[in-house]
Amino acid sequence: MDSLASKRPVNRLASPYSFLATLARGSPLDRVLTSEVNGYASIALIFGLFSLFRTLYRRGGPWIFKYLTSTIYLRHDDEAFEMLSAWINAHGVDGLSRTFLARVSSKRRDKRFSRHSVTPDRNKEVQYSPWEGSFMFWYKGRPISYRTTVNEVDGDRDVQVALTCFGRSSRILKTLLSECREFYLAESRHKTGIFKHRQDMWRKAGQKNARPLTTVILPSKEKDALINDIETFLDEDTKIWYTEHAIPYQRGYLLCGPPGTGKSSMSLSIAGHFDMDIYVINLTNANDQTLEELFLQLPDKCLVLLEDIDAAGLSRQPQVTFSSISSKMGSAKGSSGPLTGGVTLSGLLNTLDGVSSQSGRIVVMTTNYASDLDQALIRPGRVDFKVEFQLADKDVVAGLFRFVYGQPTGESLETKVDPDLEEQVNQFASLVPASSFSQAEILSHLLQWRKDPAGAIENGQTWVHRMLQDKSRRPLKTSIKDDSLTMEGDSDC
Ligand SMILES: Nc1ncnc2c1ncn2[C@@H]1O[C@H](COP(=O)(O)OP(=O)(O)OP(=O)(O)O)[C@@H](O)[C@H]1O
Repeated sequence: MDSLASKRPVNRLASPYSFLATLARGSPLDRVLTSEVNGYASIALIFGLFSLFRTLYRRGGPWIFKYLTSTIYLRHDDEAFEMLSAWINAHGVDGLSRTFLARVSSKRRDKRFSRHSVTPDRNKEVQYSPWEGSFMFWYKGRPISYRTTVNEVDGDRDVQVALTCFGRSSRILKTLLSECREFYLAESRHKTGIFKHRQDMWRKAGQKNARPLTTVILPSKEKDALINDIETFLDEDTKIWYTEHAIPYQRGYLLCGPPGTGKSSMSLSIAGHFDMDIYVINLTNANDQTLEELFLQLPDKCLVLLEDIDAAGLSRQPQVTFSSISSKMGSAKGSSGPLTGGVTLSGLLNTLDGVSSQSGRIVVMTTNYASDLDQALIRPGRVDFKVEFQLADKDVVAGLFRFVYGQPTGESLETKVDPDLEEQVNQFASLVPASSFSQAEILSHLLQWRKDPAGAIENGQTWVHRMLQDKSRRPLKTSIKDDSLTMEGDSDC
């Protein structure tokens, strides 16, 4: 065809179609453009063919998609999407996308998207992920289409990703998703996923490195008893026993004590130690229906955390809330209205006792004021094990000092016993009056002298004096239920 074109005396760039012909040299289009047919007729022919294909595609496209392809949809706020994104980014397939969502690095995506970093350090790193639009990639020799769709329903954005392959079987897509899951789980090993909820949907809010139990300093008697209890509960034999005896396989724990004594830290540590994710329920942002729905969606082995349960304002009567009004008016369950204070005590008790709660889950409630809790909530069966977190005694002060200045041994963070350090440990422990300070307060002082244990001791006396003065000036806090006056920091477990 090149030879044919070369025989023509016309200057290709001079005619109306010559520019196209130059671009298309050697292609079938070139054959049409360079034929002896009138040039304008050739262009008309091309547009005609183009319109024909377009019409066929418009008419037949949906049919082709419906009958000759398979699609799997993933919700953007579901963990399956996280799995897919992790895989896509790790395999560099996102390079094929031409539309990206840019965002400043959040802690939860620490290692991901790092190839796209535009800032030299890792502070406020800008990260990109495939966004509205579509791209194709190859997986095991098959083309897969990745399509993002955004629907606005009543002001809420519903973002979905569709994975499509040719053929009526979706097996290749399922294989891909199963590979994404394995990749994601391997990446999350030794990490504790933290899930929070929006309305009745769980979303992964982040993940933290598993916190070793040795980093939570507690009297060993209480700590060992708690860990042994959970270990026994999670044992396979226990599970079989519960099943055989038709007893709901769940266990409730109440961690009570003054602020900053390690209740949340212990919950995180337990989850890390037993390889569970944490599902945090905010009772002030749910109602009875959403709470039940959230429990139904929990995985088999997990730690459900109900923090500051005394402050959740649980009432025995259903409260009139925006959500309850809107549900009476016929709006869908989990409506988009605020759900403030919608959980009733009976709603919580029903959910904790519900048929759904049979699957090896640990429910941890934390409170500063256990005596404010309704007895029905903490009766055995709902709370099976109670741990009282106390302000630091001499042993705990010593443990905190060792924790900050000791040499961690390997990954366990277990500290080596060093005779010189032990002398300083005793000096510091003798400065701090027992049961006066929370672990958080003591750590805050030690961290100020993180590289200088002698400085922490030297300035310890002044620090203790100042803290005691501060505490004596603080107002007394009234316990809600029993009218007893309790100092902020006191425990009434
Ligand atoms: N027993 C402890 N061992 C080690 N660190 C602790 C301990 N208690 C508290 N901390 C440190 O103090 C900070 C606050 O602790 P944490 O949130 O676990 O306390 P809390 O008892 O849950 O407090 P609150 O009742 O206010 O929720 C954290 O940074 C934690 O690392």
